[in-house]
Amino acid sequence: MAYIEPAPIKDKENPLESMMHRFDKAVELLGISDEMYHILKVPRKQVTVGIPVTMDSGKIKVFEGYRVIHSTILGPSKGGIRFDPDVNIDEVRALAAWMTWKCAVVDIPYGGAKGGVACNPREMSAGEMERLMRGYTMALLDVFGPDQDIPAPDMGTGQREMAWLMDEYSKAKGMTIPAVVTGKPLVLGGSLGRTEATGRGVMVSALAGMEKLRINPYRATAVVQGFGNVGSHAASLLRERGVSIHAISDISGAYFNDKGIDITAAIAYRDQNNDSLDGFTGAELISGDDLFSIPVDVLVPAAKEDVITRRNVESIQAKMIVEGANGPTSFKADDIINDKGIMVVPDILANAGGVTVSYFEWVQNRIGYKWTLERVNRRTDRIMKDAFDHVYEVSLKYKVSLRIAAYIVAIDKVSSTYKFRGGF
Ligand SMILES: NC(=O)C1=CN([C@@H]2O[C@H](COP(=O)(O)OP(=O)(O)OC[C@H]3O[C@@H](n4cnc5c(N)ncnc54)[C@H](O)[C@@H]3O)[C@@H](O)[C@H]2O)C=CC1
Ligand SMILES: O=C(O)CCC(=O)C(=O)O
Repeated sequence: MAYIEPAPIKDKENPLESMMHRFDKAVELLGISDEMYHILKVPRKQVTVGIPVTMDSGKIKVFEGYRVIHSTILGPSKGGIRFDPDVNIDEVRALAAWMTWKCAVVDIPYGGAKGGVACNPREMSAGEMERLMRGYTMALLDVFGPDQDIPAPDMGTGQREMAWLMDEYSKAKGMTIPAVVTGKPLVLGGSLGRTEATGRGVMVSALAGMEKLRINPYRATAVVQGFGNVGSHAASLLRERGVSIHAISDISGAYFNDKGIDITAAIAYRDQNNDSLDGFTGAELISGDDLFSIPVDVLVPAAKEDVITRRNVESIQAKMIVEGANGPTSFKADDIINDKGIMVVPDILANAGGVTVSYFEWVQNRIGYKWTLERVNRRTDRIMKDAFDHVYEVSLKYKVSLRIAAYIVAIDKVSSTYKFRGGF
């Protein structure tokens, strides 16, 4: 089978390289065959599309978009759509594979996919965003489907974009098909609890980790990088459980207060300030880099990949890192983190609350019924806690970090499914 290795980008972290490094380590410990290794490594489908969009200026701009289906062995592929200037095919491939491993870790019947468009939502009007999202949907009409490939929000997209996708897809198919996408507004068949679900899963994982390290949440401190969907809900829910949040950050900078930041005030400020913390006065402005070296119990990176690298890892003083973002830690920092005795609750476990509630949304759409928030939250908490406990046990059995244990759990599940299904 021909497979093109990711081109190493000189002096730049590459999330695909990080994903493969951990994958290789877990595979070696599990001892799977060479054939299975290649089956799991190569994405099933990889699509690049050009999307012409009429901008408000009247000029037409062509955006490049991607959808990578890493695996469909456990069920339809699932994964968000990212709108960000840095989106590239290697990033989307890594994110798609992480979706496969994540769904397997929390034991939900989905494969993994991810999509992305290289664009800058901060510089686009609502009309431009809508035309782009509708164009992306039409370009991928044959890829998406409620039994095929089910997108969801990721960085730079949210309920609004999922509503456009659902509408465009439904119109093209001549009927309303809510289950083609999750993370929709409630009125279009969205699930209660989806918006805050990823942050909720981060909170549950953080508390589970604190219990193992005997950290009392009411005496604990945390910093959160990224104050979008994941970061702001994680901060708010951790605060509700007693944790004092000493710093938060977004693209505008980092905000520090050693008495604890008023998270409700920060969210209200961001919501009234064009989604930005710029000018937030409840804290001292510090550099984004300094946020990582604040001595706290828990560090939650919830922005983007490769923010913890060999360059800054030595300065980290947190006892735990709970990865709200996908791939925030470069593999080159893994050994130093382990030597420092820092517990890392890895992305494919810690941020799986989002896809878990997406699965609940899809189930509700398919049975035409709405669950209460209490039911959604109770089931999410149980799935997250069970997944944490399982990964923790495997880490003790194999004497490895939680990250490698999570890969072992996932790869074991996906490879045994392949073996049972056979038919190669
Ligand atoms: N939305 C979801 O349900 C899920 C998201 N994730 C991951 O969580 C991460 C964040 O996603 P969302 O919260 O949905 O995105 P978002 O677009 O809602 O928020 C991103 C936040 O990160 C900030 N940010 C961007 N670059 C930054 C930088 N260099 N330094 C500090 N802050 C920076 C932005 O200003 C914004 O506050 C991504 O890695 C995403 O893949 C993972 C699982 C599910
Ligand atoms: O909710 C989903 O289906 C996927 C969310 C996502 O993209 C992720 O977990 O990284």
